[in-house]
Amino acid sequence: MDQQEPKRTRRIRYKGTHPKVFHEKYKELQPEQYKDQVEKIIQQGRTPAGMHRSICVNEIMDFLQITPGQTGVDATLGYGGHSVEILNRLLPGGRLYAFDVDPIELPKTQERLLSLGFGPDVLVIQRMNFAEIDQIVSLSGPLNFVLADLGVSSMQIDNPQRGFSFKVEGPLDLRLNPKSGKSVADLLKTISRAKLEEILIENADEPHAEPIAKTITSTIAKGTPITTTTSLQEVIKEALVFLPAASRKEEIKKSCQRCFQALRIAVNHEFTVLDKFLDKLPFVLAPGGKVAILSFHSGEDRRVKKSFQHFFRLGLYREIAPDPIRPSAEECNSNPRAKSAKLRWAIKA
Ligand SMILES: C[S@@+](CC[C@H](N)C(=O)[O-])C[C@H]1O[C@@H](n2cnc3c(N)ncnc32)[C@H](O)[C@@H]1O
Repeated sequence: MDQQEPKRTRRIRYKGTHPKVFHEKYKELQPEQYKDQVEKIIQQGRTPAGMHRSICVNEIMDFLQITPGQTGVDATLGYGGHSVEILNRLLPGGRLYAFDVDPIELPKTQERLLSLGFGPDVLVIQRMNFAEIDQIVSLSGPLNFVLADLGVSSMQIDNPQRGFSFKVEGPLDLRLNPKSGKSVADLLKTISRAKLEEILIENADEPHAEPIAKTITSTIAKGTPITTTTSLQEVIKEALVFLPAASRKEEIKKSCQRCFQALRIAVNHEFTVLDKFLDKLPFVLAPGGKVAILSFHSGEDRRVKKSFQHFFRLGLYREIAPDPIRPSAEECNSNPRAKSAKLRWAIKA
């Protein structure tokens, strides 16, 4: 046998006709090789594993009106879908700076974009928090545009090892950068009942914050650790046994969604970093420079709206979105993850 020949690996087998578990979805995880299957999944209104479908692309591009030679920032690179649209418009001559905090997905996106021909001469990728956007200006100069598509990507949600979804078993992590800070499991180990209740209310308006915080903290105090997504889901279920049987299942699902979101926001300090980013924006944009922010949570949208209004009153923005732009019904049908999106924009004076 030729020593150089790569070792053949056996195809992953799954029960039935469709793979259900993330690591079995090997076709979706190799979209270049299995283009047709991936296209079929998108047509069914689903997002293939390991991929993210960019939201409000047309609305964002219509507003930004990017032209060749411009310089801007994609503050949340993710899968790079928005970045590719931007790059196709700013070349020749322009340059895009793109950030993400995720050390797991960022190298994959970087490699994919490089294979599409976007090298460091036109696309400068930095693993950094957008709260530090001002640091890039010494390199880039004043920016013609900034885009931020807040929250998490489908790749992060779908990977059970990241712990973002209560629907699949995985470690209770939920950090965008698992190499830094505290996981949710670690946060829960030492948190007080009052603090936990505050997080659930402040970050996600959880109506059952009191019984949930009480059950979580007493479970841990009794010596039962909560270290996996499904163990947290079980504890939330236990906390809500008092709900009427007819609506309990649906209420538990909504509470799980809100609690996971609240805890994710907490461990990633999402509101704090968004506030820092918003405060810096008017000072990194060139005159006439544009910013577009896509948010998926009322707490985020409120912050974006307040900041835009504040700097508009101060005369630093010459125009701001009167109302948020929503994705079309067609987009929401084809990609249910778009449903909660709100797009706001501002133009530097
Ligand atoms: C919704 S996804 C972006 C998807 C992207 N627009 C696309 O088209 O593929 C959000 C991304 O922002 C990143 N992110 C969230 N907060 C961040 C922050 N404070 N600084 C930098 N990146 C952040 C997440 O890790 C995630 O990859």
